[in-house]
Amino acid sequence: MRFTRIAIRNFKPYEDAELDLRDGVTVIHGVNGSGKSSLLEACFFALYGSKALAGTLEDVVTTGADDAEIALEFVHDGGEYRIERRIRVSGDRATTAKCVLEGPEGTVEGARDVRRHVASLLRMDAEAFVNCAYVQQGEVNKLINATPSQRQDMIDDLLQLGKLETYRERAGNARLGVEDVLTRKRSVLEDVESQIETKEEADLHATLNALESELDSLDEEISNYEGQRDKAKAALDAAEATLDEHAEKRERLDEVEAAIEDLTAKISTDETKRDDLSERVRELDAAADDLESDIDDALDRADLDDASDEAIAGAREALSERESGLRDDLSEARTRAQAFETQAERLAERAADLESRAEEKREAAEADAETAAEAERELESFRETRAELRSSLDDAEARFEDAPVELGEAADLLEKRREARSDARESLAETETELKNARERLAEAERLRDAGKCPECGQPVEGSPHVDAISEREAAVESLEADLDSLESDVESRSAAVEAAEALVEIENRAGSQRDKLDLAEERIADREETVESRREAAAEKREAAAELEAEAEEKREAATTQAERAEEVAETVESLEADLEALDERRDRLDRVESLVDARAEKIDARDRLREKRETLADVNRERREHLRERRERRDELRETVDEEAVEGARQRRENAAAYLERVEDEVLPELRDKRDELQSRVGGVEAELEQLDGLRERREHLSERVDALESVHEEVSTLESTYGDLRAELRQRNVEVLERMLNETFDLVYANDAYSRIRLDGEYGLTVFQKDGTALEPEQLSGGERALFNLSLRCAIYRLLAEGIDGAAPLPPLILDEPTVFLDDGHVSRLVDLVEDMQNRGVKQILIVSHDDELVGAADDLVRVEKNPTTNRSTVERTDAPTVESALADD
Ligand SMILES: Nc1ncnc2c1ncn2[C@@H]1O[C@H](COP(=O)(O)OP(=O)(O)OP(=O)(O)O)[C@@H](O)[C@H]1O
Ligand SMILES: [Zn+2]
Repeated sequence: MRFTRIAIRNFKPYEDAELDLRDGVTVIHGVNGSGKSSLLEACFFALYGSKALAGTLEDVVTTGADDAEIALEFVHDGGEYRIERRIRVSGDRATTAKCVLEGPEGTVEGARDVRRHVASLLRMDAEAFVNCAYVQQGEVNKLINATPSQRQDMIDDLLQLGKLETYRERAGNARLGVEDVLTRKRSVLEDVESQIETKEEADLHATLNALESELDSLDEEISNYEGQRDKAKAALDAAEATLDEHAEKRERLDEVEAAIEDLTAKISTDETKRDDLSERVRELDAAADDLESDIDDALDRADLDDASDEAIAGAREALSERESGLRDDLSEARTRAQAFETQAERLAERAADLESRAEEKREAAEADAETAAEAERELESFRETRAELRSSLDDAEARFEDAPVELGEAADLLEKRREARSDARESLAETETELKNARERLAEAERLRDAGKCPECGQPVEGSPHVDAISEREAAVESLEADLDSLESDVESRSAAVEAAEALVEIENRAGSQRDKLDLAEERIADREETVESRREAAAEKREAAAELEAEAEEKREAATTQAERAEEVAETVESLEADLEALDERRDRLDRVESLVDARAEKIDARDRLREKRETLADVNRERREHLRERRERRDELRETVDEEAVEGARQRRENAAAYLERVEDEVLPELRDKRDELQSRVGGVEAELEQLDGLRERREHLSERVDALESVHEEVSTLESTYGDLRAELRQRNVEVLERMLNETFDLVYANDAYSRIRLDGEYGLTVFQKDGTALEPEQLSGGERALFNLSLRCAIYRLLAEGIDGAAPLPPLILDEPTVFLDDGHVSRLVDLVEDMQNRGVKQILIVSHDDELVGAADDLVRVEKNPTTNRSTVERTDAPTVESALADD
């Protein structure tokens, strides 16, 4: 096993440090207090945790820091391992917050499991590690000062000899256990044997024989008594049988006497009943006779010769035949009556219908006549109007007799005249204009003339050649004035003519309208004349039709009356038929009466016959009873003779005696004997059980002694095993002691160059003695400090070698770690130490870690590690430096 790398944080003086560790000799150097030992402690702590500490867990965490981390990597037995721990401080307590071991077998977690795993890997716990591989600073005297037995334990543990002791102890415990069981079994065996002895001494078979013969005689006695008892029982039974027989006879006698009494009573009761029955028979006979005469009366009334069933049936049949005939007639008559009634109703309805139609016709005729009368009245008035219009027209014609035109031409005339008048008025107006112009010209001419100007052209005239013009103009005015006068009168006459024509036109117009009115009147007259004629004809026709309808209605009414009368007649027939039917019912009732009377009589006779029979039966019963009675009386007499009172008394006596004997034997003697027998039987049972127990005990003794034998052999084996383990350990130890002694002497010779000591002795109990050359023995404590240090080193190296050689291969040893081995050593011995280290290396120790500031040791190192502490921060650092060369070593010199 070799360390390959250590990394720490906040561990003691270190803040953060990492160091790869190689094979060979690594020397860690630095000034005092720089942290060298702490680096080795870190490796040890990584492996074993708090068990590796002299102090407490919080000591490993840098003062003032919260937590510390340590990671150690190592190779072991071909596998790579890594252990990581983290320690956390809270308050003034520190705890392991993380602890993990990772290796080829997997991961182990938790401080305790990791520690156990490491211990089993290295086959050494923390203490063994310190004793073997890790020589701590100042531990010089530890092994030397230890007592031989402490030393023995220490070395036995390292060599695993402790296990043999454990096995020996276990075998010892097993032996003690077997001894316990063996003791217990032996005592049980003894107990069983003493029990068997006691039982055998008691002579159980003799006791059993005595008890059995006693039991036999007792059985005999009991069966004797039982025989006697059976005889007494038989005697008792016989006496009781006699008494029972007697009692039975008595009982039977009582029964017979009771039966006799009962029979006598019954006979007399039934005789009384028979008398009653005779009386009732007589009564029924009389009633039947009465009914006979009633039947005769009923026959007379029903007109029957006899009351036989055939006669009555015949009469009933005749009645039925008659009835069915009557019912046929009746039904036919009812149908007919119904038919007549229906016809009469229909005819009456028809007559009423015709009458109402005639009435309608008459009313229509009246209406026509009225219309005709109205038209006639209008005709009269229209004729008057016509006459008036004719005379007016005559007047108008008369007015035209003196007129220039005929009637009808007045309008043309008026037209012509109005034209003529308008022509005249035009001429008048022209003339008036001409006159006006003529007068103006005249006036002009006169003004010019007065002004001396030409009246023709307006030229001033001297001497007026044209004076003539004025007179001309005056003549024109005069002629025009004359024309105007004539024209004015012409217009006047023409206006009068127009007025006359206008009057004529008016007459003519009036005559025209009157002629129209006359035409209308003529038309109306013709229309009314036509109406009068046609309405009168229509009225006459309708009256005729009404008369015809009335006649027909009269006929229908007569027919209805006839049918009603017929219906009446048929109804009478119906009534008489119904009366006949009723009469038939009455006759049937009479027949019924006959029948019911006949039935009643038959019933009476039946009842009488039944009573007679009953009476006869009673007589028979009584005859039988009398017979029984006679028999019973005979039996009674017989029984009375057989009852023997003396014999009964004897039997009673015998019964009492037997009962008394039985009571004594059954209630006292036999129970006593039986109890005694039970007791004897249980005693026999007890003895038998004891004999059985004896058999059981013998069997048990056999088992027990077998078991004891087996246990004894086990005990022997275990004892052998125990002593074997003890012997083995002693033997192995002896061998180890011899080897160890040899190695110790070799090493000590190597490191201590002093001729004073011849050899060191290690005895079987690990006692150490140093022998001087002169043969005097010294205790190791008596050596000097340096000698002790060398002795200690020698012993450690010897143990390490012993282990390495003893168990090499199975569990490669951890590195050899030496912390300040040079203290107490002078220079010469430091050289010897270097030789020892070399020797160890040569013997196959792969990795050696040494803390030292000795230059010689530094010079022998394969690897050199320097530890420094920063004086201001007080934190340590670690640094690998190359191994010093020969040159540098020379330079130092
Ligand atoms: N928990 C801690 N926190 C801080 N510093 C610590 C702690 N524990 C120890 N130290 C310091 O570490 C140093 C001890 O280191 P160590 O014993 O490894 O030194 P060394 O190099 O072996 O010295 P020497 O040569 O004297 O044996 C001391 O200075 C001590 O004050
Ligand atoms: Zn003129």
